[in-house]
Amino acid sequence: MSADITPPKTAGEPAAKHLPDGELIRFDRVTKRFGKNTVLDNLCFSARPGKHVTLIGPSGSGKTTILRLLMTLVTPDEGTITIDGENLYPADRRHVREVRKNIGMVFQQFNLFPNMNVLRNITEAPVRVLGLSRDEAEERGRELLDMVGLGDRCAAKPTQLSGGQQQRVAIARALAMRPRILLLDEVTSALDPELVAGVLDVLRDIAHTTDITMLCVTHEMNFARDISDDVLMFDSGKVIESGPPEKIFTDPEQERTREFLSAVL
Ligand SMILES: Nc1ncnc2c1ncn2[C@@H]1O[C@H](COP(=O)(O)OP(=O)(O)OP(=O)(O)O)[C@@H](O)[C@H]1O
Repeated sequence: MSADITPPKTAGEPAAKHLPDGELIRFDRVTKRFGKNTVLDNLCFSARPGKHVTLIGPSGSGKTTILRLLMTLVTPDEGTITIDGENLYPADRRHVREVRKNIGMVFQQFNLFPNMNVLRNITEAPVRVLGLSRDEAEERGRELLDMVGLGDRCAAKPTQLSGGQQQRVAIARALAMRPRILLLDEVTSALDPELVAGVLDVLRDIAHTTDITMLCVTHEMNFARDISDDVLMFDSGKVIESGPPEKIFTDPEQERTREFLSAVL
């Protein structure tokens, strides 16, 4: 199993740099509150390199907050989050940018730059942040656009594309930064139903042909079944059950998981 919910034996001690069992992402007793609302409660889980972990659970159970913590968009109140053994929230914040470079995210809304064409949307960050030459970035950008089926739309502006096409550009843009970890937050929720399959096919392809580690929040249970190595079921800020998709989707142990799946499947 690539994700587990067992508290680490060394809780309280700083994480070792290169953990023997090769964990890439680790949440160690992480608590996050918004005011009096405890959104994540002493959360522990980990994911190994190259694995695909899907987070499921009712609305408001804290799934998106986990991705936002990894993006350093919000900060934990307690506990430690490490990427390949490196603390994502060290006292010295200068180091965080390096750790964060490992992580790309695709959001529900595509958030493309409306005034830039598709290729420029993809090349801007690699040039500015990774220091690639414009030519290198464009070559890689074209390859990625081919991969998401939009190799002929380099010059289009985002508004000239369908929502599904825009989301595929957003996926290519995240990959252009060569992240080791890809976070996917309900990436098909804002799409018209007929556009969902094209985006999920692209993600299936990435899951099956690359070694990128994925953490995915989705309500698309068939997709989750296809790509996941592990599924974590959340309720009220805790993982109440985890396991491979064939177990969680067909024979869950918890009544709450059964209830949730019968409502969404
Ligand atoms: N910035 C914020 N300020 C205050 N409360 C917040 C903030 N972000 C999230 N919350 C609250 O935290 C709780 C968990 O939200 P989160 O978005 O992580 O849940 P979720 O499981 O992803 O839900 P959904 O499936 O509906 O997206 C919710 O009660 C939400 O209202």
